[in-house]
Amino acid sequence: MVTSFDLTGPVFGTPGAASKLRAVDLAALLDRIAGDVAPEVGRGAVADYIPALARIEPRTFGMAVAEVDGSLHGTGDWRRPFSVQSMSKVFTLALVLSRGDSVWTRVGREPSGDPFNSLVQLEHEDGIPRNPFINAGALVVTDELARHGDAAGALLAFLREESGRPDIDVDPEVAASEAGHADRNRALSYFMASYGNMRHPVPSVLDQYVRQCSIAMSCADVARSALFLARHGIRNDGTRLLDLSAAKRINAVMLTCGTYDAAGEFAYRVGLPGKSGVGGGILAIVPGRCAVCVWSPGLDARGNSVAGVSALDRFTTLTGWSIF
Ligand SMILES: NC(=O)CC[C@H](N)C(=O)O
Repeated sequence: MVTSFDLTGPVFGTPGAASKLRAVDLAALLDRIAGDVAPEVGRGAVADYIPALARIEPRTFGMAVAEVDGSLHGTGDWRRPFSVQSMSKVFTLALVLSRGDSVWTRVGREPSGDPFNSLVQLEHEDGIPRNPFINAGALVVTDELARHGDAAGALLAFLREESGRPDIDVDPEVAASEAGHADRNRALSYFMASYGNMRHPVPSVLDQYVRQCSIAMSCADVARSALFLARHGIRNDGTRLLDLSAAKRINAVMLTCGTYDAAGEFAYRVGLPGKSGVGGGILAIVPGRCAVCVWSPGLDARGNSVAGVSALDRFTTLTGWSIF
């Protein structure tokens, strides 16, 4: 049983001590975090530029931790599916990099400091997006993945295998809603096409991108599916998806770019590689130890879950499990 919650500082002491945590400790810790952040659940605003997302009940909270040995813990609505949105960008980047690193000629690796759907830098930088986690960069990644077939289909197949849930799918209502309100992403895509940075026709890339964002998964599913990043590239079946460097680099880009123009604040508060989505989910990786997914739909002005960031802040504070 956990008896040390009242200690000042990291509950479980040093990271070395933390690795001896028993399953019951982690489950109790997550329950405690849910209690701690309860006043913040429902704060912020749900995304409304995709109408189907605006209908989500904002007062929900779930959090799951998948450990590298496969054990899974959660609290709240951790088994309830929600729209993964931009968390999908981590997985499409991983799938592209598993086939080689040519995508880096088409997209950069610097934080943008601008909103996730901003157009302004693209003209100054000749149609090369700053990084793969803003919309422009993710559209390029989807276009690159589409060289090998339907990108959203490849992503779904991967997520089903990693999560062990063959029923994971695109939410058709969210996909239709997003497809009907995709003018910004359409503009980004055509603008990049004008610089020769789109290989496939824009409507086809947009369709695949929208379906990838509209996949519905629970916190448990997302955390399990992302374990390869905590395992330095090794999938749940023991095979290798990425080499050590590629896994390290995805984590690095998550840290510097995964929460858009709030990446500095996220590193300051949480201290982990993270990737948010406007569905209210945030995926965070503790390399060598676990993958964490938290979900609460109320977003701050930058598009990151208010209660989600707080919960991850509490998580790294209480466990000492930060990369810093
Ligand atoms: N930050 C996000 O989650 C944005 C994803 C959303 N599908 C979009 O393209 O705008």
